Amino acid sequence: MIERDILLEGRNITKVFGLGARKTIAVNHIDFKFYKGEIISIVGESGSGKTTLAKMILGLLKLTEGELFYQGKPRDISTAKKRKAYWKTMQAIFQDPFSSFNMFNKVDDLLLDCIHMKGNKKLSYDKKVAIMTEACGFVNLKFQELTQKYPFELSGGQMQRLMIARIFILKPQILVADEPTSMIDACSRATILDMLMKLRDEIDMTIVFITHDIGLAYYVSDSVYIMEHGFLVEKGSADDVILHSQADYTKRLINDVPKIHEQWDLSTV
Ligand SMILES: Nc1ncnc2c1ncn2[C@@H]1O[C@H](COP(=O)(O)OP(=O)(O)OP(=O)(O)O)[C@@H](O)[C@H]1O
Repeated sequence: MIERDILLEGRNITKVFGLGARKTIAVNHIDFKFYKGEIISIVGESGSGKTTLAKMILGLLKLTEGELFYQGKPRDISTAKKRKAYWKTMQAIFQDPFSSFNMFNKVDDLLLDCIHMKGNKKLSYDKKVAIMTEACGFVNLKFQELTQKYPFELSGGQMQRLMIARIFILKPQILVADEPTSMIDACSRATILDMLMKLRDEIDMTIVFITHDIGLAYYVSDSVYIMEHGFLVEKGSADDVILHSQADYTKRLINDVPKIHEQWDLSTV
């Protein structure tokens, strides 16, 4: 087996909201190791603590307890400068692609922003167009058809693709994707997931994929973490967790996946 570097490690990660009777332990003493270039799914039902964990990873929420290590060192986001440096290495995509964009910026500006964030502001406009065209091509969009359009003139699926084109330009170390395909049909969903996997192969990015869909997690992940009421109830390789589950909760999530073929199995009739 190839030895991989640990990119992000969490020890005893805990988040408590509220006090007294209103206290919620959203994430309860969780340990994890995310490796470079790995796709990790965090799976659980609504309210299990997935988004809270993602927000702590992104540095958007303070930890109540525990410590995060980034590239082998304690993660330090104690000053605005350090936070900015950390955020430069990561990107997030959320459920609703329309909420992630400024609707008054044209598609060109959304992509140009990424080129500038990468420190390429001084490139000629032709070179910038070449980068934007390549990024759109990666997600099967035609830059020439999108140029000068506003986000609200695009379909939901085109917006999801545009988000991935932006990540193609930004090339972050970590991508946190919180149910990124919830708004699209099954066919486009498979395409988007395939693009994310291709992007991982291309730039060796670590992807943390947040989902309630264990079938999807099996399709995309190297490792799977199962959360229930803030606890981590099972973790391991996708095959181990899903094909040889130990926790009752994981077994229940798997049993809840609709099995279309069962409806048509007439052999037992
Ligand atoms: N800002 C907050 N203040 C108080 N409680 C919160 C806050 N954010 C989340 N919670 C609580 O923490 C628990 C975990 O919420 P979280 O959003 O992390 O779950 P989730 O697994 O992402 O759910 P979903 O799949 O519905 O997005 C829930 O009980 C939720 O009500």
